[in-house]
Amino acid sequence: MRFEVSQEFYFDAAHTLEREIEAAGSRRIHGHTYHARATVAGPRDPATGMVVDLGHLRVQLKKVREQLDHHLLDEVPGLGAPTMENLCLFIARKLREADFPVHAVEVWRKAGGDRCRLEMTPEDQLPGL
Ligand SMILES: Nc1nc2c(c(=O)[nH]1)N=C([C@H](O)[C@H](O)COP(=O)(O)OP(=O)(O)OP(=O)(O)O)CN2
Ligand SMILES: [Zn+2]
Repeated sequence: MRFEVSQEFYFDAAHTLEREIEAAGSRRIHGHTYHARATVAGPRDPATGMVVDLGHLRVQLKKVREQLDHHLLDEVPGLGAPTMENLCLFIARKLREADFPVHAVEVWRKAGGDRCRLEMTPEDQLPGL
């Protein structure tokens, strides 16, 4: 049996982005409110009744949030081009490094209806920069 438990957070951040379309506006520094959801998956520990205590996940996600909230994403070490795809990877890597059995990370922006979801297995390498 495999359970999935997840937690959400949000952050406000600025960025620039090199694109072929809508290039001028994306090249100017602008901001977004990003929402993120991290999902961990695995069996339930019969002793605790939990896959992972959400309290531990909350502590780790707070650390990740501190690296993103009110930052210029272009300058965040290890993020690369500040896309939602790279934000998913960044968050997933931080959870892996802290030994969480991360299964999926989603990042979305409500204003424009944009969303990205990264799903991974424990065997998947998470590419760095
Ligand atoms: N595959 C991806 N495509 C795009 C991404 C991305 O992360 N992954 N990101 C962007 C930019 O962030 C761009 O700034 C978004 O622009 P746009 O869709 O024009 O939305 P707004 O600037 O109007 O932003 P609001 O969310 O409405 O405030 C583009 N493509
Ligand atoms: Zn943008």
